[in-house]
Amino acid sequence: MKPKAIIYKKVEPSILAYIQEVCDVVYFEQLDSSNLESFYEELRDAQGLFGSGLKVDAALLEKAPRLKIVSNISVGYDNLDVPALTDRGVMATNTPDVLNETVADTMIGLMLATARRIPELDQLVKSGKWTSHLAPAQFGVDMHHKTLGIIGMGRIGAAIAKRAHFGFGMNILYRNRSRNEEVENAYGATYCSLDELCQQADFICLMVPLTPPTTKLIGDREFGLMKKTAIFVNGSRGATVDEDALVRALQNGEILAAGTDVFAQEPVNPDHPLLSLPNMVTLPHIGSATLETRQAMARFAAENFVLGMQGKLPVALLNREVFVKA
Ligand SMILES: NC(=O)C1=CN([C@@H]2O[C@H](COP(=O)(O)OP(=O)(O)OC[C@H]3O[C@@H](n4cnc5c(N)ncnc54)[C@H](O)[C@@H]3O)[C@@H](O)[C@H]2O)C=CC1
Ligand SMILES: O=C(O)C(=O)CO
Repeated sequence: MKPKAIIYKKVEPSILAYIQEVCDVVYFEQLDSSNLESFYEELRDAQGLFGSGLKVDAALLEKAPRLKIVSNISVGYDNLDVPALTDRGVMATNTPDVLNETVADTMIGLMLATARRIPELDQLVKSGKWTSHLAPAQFGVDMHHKTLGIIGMGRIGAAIAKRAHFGFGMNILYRNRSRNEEVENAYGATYCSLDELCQQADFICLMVPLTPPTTKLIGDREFGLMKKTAIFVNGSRGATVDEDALVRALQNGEILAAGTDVFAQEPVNPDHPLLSLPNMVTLPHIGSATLETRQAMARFAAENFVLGMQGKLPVALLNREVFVKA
């Protein structure tokens, strides 16, 4: 008999078929209030859970006593309580690296869109209000040859640094949990404190994972340190920024403009105060959302999943130490 797996996200037929080769699959294209009870029912004897975004914590694990693996179709795994999974002997996997280039492209696009006011000026043209030459008050600011501060110089941060250095001739500052000599040598990046980065950078890009220490990492104090001409962009998770503080910083002219791909609550409430600010550019969490990259992520997550379901070590195993020892 094949082990039972739950897929709780819409996946391509080829991914479904690949997983079905080794598992009996219960397939929920999405989870909502209409099917949550039947999902919990199915969890009771499921051995694998495949999807993205579901909060998997000790309370959910209580409902899933036979679980062996949780495979996330994302690199960020702030939805997973890895210590709780580890305590229960459940493998946790994610999809690092395959999305680095795409997410870095998105962040460069977001910085340019914010600096050059692309969404606002697109609306000007489409609404028929482009009736004369633009006034200087409508001009953007340059990105090339400015100083970019990257907070979180990991896999994606480094891919952003590469583009900024070679494509835009930017000077790069960075803050990380530890120094990254590769980006210093390859892109001339300089390691500095968070405060120095906030004070000196023209563009600030946040690319950290969401953890207790990074929750509201950027708030009133940090916006207060930034240049009044600074452009701040967030590609990490919404909760790494104090959104109320961001609203205040934009309204009070503490920074020039901001862009974000992520919100503390997603999808964002249409009444959220950030959405009505003219100097705020927003995206609906599309950092990795290209056809090619989403396929690569789903494939990687499925490979991790199948290996785990077969009792083998998945490639991107977050709690590897436990299973290697065992
Ligand atoms: N907007 C989107 O669609 C996407 C968002 N993400 C987010 O980006 C995050 C980063 O992804 P990767 O680069 O693959 O992760 P990574 O683990 O390679 O890099 C994260 C870096 O942040 C640093 N860091 C952690 N805590 C820090 C702190 N308090 N201060 C400064 N630096 C700190 C780490 O040292 C590490 O180098 C993911 O965890 C996810 O939340 C990832 C992919 C797509
Ligand atoms: O992978 C992630 O962490 C995302 O946010 C979506 O790609």
